[in-house]
Amino acid sequence: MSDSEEEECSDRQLKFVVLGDGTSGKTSLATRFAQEAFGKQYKQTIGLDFFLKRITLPGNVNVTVQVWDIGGQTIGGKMLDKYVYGAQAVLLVYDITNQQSFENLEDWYNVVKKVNEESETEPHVALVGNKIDLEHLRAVKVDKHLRFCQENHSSSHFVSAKTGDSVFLCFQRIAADLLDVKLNKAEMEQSQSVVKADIVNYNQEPMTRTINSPRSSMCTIQ
Ligand SMILES: Nc1nc2c(ncn2[C@@H]2O[C@H](COP(=O)(O)OP(=O)(O)OP(=O)(O)O)[C@@H](O)[C@H]2O)c(=O)[nH]1
Repeated sequence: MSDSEEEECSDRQLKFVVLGDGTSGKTSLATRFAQEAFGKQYKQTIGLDFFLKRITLPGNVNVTVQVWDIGGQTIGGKMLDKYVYGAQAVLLVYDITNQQSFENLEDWYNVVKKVNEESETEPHVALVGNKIDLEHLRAVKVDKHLRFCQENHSSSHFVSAKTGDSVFLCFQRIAADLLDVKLNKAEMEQSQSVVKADIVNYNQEPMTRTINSPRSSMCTIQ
């Protein structure tokens, strides 16, 4: 097989960095996307977690998405610039029930801007409002969210890592945009699948099961 043929067959790799305050749901989002799982228990990310997921975009375009899930406490730390460096996409995640998590995105975004100051290509910036299953507790107005997107030329996403609502669509839309793949309406609707919440039986062992998908993997760097 020639080099160019080999290149065509091999997957495109995209680096997605997920930023935002602690407890906004970054790990949950990454886990929902890469492993189709959700854990109710909060476990703080120290440093970063790393996930890989292979997806196929329309036209049989295979993409391996690297998801760099950055701990909320890394803001102001020495390593953050290094984690953000070279990202093709940055997901700025906030919790729609937590006003402060939205306000603080400015600090996260400033890090992204600083890292890319000298770079020729800008990453795709996506604003992600998480926890839409808690719409009744919404503290951040949709208008504010949309204004941020307009002012910063970012794409706009509302998701629930808990139910799975629009999570795959969010990652798929960003990857498609980066690779210039057009998604039609049917493809967008298809990936909107809502995953029903678990029924928990408290008499049984807590659910610590890991779903081992052959198409995804994860490791933790501390
Ligand atoms: N209701 C609801 N809860 C969520 C959702 N996403 C995450 N959570 C919960 O919010 C808490 C924090 O979620 P994490 O994914 O650990 O948050 P994080 O942003 O990774 O936090 P750090 O590791 O501190 O940066 C956990 O208890 C999750 O179960 C969601 O979509 N809906």
